Amino acid sequence: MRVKICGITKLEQGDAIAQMGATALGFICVPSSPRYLSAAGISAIIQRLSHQVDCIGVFANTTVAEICQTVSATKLTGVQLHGNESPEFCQELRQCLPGIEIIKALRVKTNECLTNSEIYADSVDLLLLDAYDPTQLGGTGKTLDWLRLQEYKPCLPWLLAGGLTPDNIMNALSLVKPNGIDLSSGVERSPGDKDLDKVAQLFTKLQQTEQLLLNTSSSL
Ligand SMILES: O=C(O)c1ccccc1N[C@@H]1O[C@H](COP(=O)(O)O)[C@@H](O)[C@H]1O
Repeated sequence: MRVKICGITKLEQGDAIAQMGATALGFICVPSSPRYLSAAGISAIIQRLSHQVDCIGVFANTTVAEICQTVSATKLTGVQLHGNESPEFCQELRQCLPGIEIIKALRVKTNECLTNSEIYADSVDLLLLDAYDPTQLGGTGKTLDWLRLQEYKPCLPWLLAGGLTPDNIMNALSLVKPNGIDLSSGVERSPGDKDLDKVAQLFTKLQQTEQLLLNTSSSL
């Protein structure tokens, strides 16, 4: 399972999190976020990481030019679009950034958002489902209704996000089966300052969940 830890602002924390087993680190490129990091800051971290890991830049409602500029100034391997980007925008971005993974985040307000996710089938590589908040774009700590997500038939691989923590991850993964998970505020002391003890707890819980699933399937 892919595990993305988002909102990295410090090299030593990113490095430690990659060493613990995260498959991706997320960097917030949205200036209004308390987790915002400039392209120079992101580049300084990525260049010094001692572990191979996907590095995803999170953008919202900005231009293709701005995203391409940030990607070329850093060594980002992927781009997460967390605003109201259309499939046409994603398609244009994809053409400008060959080889870069494009993730479309959907802030789920209604069931319609889930059925509408099909419109991105040909324009992105991965979907990410986050909880909707009327005032904040992301990093809200709000959870989705996981029971409602059991009905979700995705057109692409997808990541579950929104308020995940070491305490609720087992419950979430017992109800839904995403291709990966994405956590930010649930593993931090304050915005942008990751709590390595909480990240370690998360990986322990993920191992327990995997073991539980193996035991359940072998007893069937
Ligand atoms: O984290 C932010 O500050 C942020 C700002 C703007 C867009 C997205 C942002 N974060 C994304 O929010 C989700 C869920 O976060 P949480 O676990 O509920 O705190 C995650 O995908 C982040 O990439």
